[in-house]
Amino acid sequence: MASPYVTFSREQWRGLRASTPLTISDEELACLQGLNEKLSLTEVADIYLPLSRLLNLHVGATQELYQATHTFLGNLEKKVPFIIGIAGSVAVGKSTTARILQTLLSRWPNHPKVDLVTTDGFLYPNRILEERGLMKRKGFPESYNTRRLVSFLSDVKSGVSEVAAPVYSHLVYDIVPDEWQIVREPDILIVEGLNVLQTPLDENQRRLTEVFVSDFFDFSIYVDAQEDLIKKWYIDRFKLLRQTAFSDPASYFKRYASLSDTEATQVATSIWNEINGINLRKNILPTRGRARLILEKGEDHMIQKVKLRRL
Ligand SMILES: Nc1ncnc2c1ncn2[C@@H]1O[C@H](COP(=O)(O)OP(=O)(O)O)[C@@H](O)[C@H]1O
Ligand SMILES: CC(C)(COP(=O)(O)O)[C@@H](O)C(=O)NCCC(=O)O
Repeated sequence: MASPYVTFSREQWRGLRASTPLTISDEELACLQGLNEKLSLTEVADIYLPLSRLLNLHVGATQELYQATHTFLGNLEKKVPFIIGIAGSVAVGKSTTARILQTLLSRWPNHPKVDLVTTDGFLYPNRILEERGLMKRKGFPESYNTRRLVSFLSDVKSGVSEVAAPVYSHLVYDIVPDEWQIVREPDILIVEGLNVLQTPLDENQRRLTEVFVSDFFDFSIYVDAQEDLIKKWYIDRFKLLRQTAFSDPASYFKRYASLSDTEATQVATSIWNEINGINLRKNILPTRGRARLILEKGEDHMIQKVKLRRL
């Protein structure tokens, strides 16, 4: 079967930077560096700037299509947000990618307001996960309230002026009761989470929802890497969290703060082997081919290939 994707090597993709009219100031670079001190600025210039241009062209074309439709219909409905989904394994770099794109996309004059929502807010609270025996299945399709996520996206895409998303705390390891992220008519909404390209089934093997999360996307990105690299990034992040989040007295994982390097590697390896690795192979990787664009990472999170689906 012929591939529906056009593949760009790193060099070819970098070459497309020439068609990106915006450059990036030192101040903005410093702001991006604040998102992730390990992020290479060459990577921003070579990979993420051309990507922001591609997305800008897509948003512009969609805005024009709206305009044309409304001229045809003779009414003036307000425009609705352009929605971008970002999928991929735990620890592959979805949140970092999402935050880079949020910053870069907000610099374009025709779409300055870019909001970001992560799907962890749509996990069931621990109370329900415990009842259902799913505490070791966080991130698996059945751990999410997918109907609620679909209804949230449906409201955003219908132009509802204020839509509330529930909030998850990695520190407390649970949904925060009575805390909401309010999405107020952004130009672009980025929805990031490992489940965003999934098409879950109910216990009778029927579609769980009439429409899927990805039906609301105008564009989708899958962040990809070999599992051995992702596993390493997961373990590295876990070790780093000992000095940061885990040492907070409010942390659900405060017992991990005092682990030695060897112990931390063992704990993170077993969480990977028992939860995140299984989820990647069973539920996440099979959705890769549904993405419009695939970012393929190698060592040190450097993008090696970009695959763009022909329309
Ligand atoms: N582009 C990047 N360059 C360098 N490090 C990165 C990059 N993207 C992610 N990382 C690092 O990899 C780890 C996982 O990234 P994160 O964005 O938290 O992943 P996810 O949201 O997929 O779980 C973090 O330690 C992060 O600092
Ligand atoms: C919260 C997550 C399920 C990811 O959520 P997402 O925003 O991708 O929906 C994941 O980061 C997680 O906590 N997994 C549980 C196993 C672990 O501690 O790695």
